[in-house]
Amino acid sequence: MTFEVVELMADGLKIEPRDALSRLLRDEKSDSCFRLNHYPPCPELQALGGRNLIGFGEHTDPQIISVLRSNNTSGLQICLRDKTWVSVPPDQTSFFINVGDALQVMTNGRLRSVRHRVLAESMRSRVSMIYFGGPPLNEKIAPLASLMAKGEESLYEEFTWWEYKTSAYKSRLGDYRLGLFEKKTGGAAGQ
Ligand SMILES: O=C(O)CCC(=O)C(=O)O
Ligand SMILES: [Fe+2]
Repeated sequence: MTFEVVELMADGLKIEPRDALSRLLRDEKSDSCFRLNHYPPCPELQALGGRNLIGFGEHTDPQIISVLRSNNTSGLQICLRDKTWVSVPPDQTSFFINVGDALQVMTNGRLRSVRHRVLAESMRSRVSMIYFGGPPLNEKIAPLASLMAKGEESLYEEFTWWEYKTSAYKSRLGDYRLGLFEKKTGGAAGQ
């Protein structure tokens, strides 16, 4: 299913060949992983009088794509450009698809890896499972030639997935990790 999603994205962006992204996830060396998160109910929240309690701190996912499925408990929020947080309605029958940092670079900023976080809930426990689709470690992460306009330059220095991953693990969860790889000239990719 994830492969089809990235192929449809490739179609939308007129990326050729259309498996330019999916082949990285299908590769037997693809650095993909699966995570199960459990957020127990937090009855102490009521005593905080409407204040937020963070279950999973704000961050962007580093890989190409994340596919999330949760139970029917809310908590997930995404950050809009104006820095306001918006709740993603929980739906145990849907998948929530997230663009990762690597896809932001491969699309030269056309798709953005959105910041997200999870707030604790007072009464119900939240369970989420996420497939993170990552490329092979030695793969060079750079804008795909087929979607670049004539004369368009990459907003990012070239790096391998291994280099990005190593750098991301050294940083803090909430850091803007792509910043280290943005070209300092030629306009800012920004957050
Ligand atoms: O548990 C969730 O809903 C989101 C977790 C998350 O963002 C992550 O594991 O990267
Ligand atoms: Fe995440």
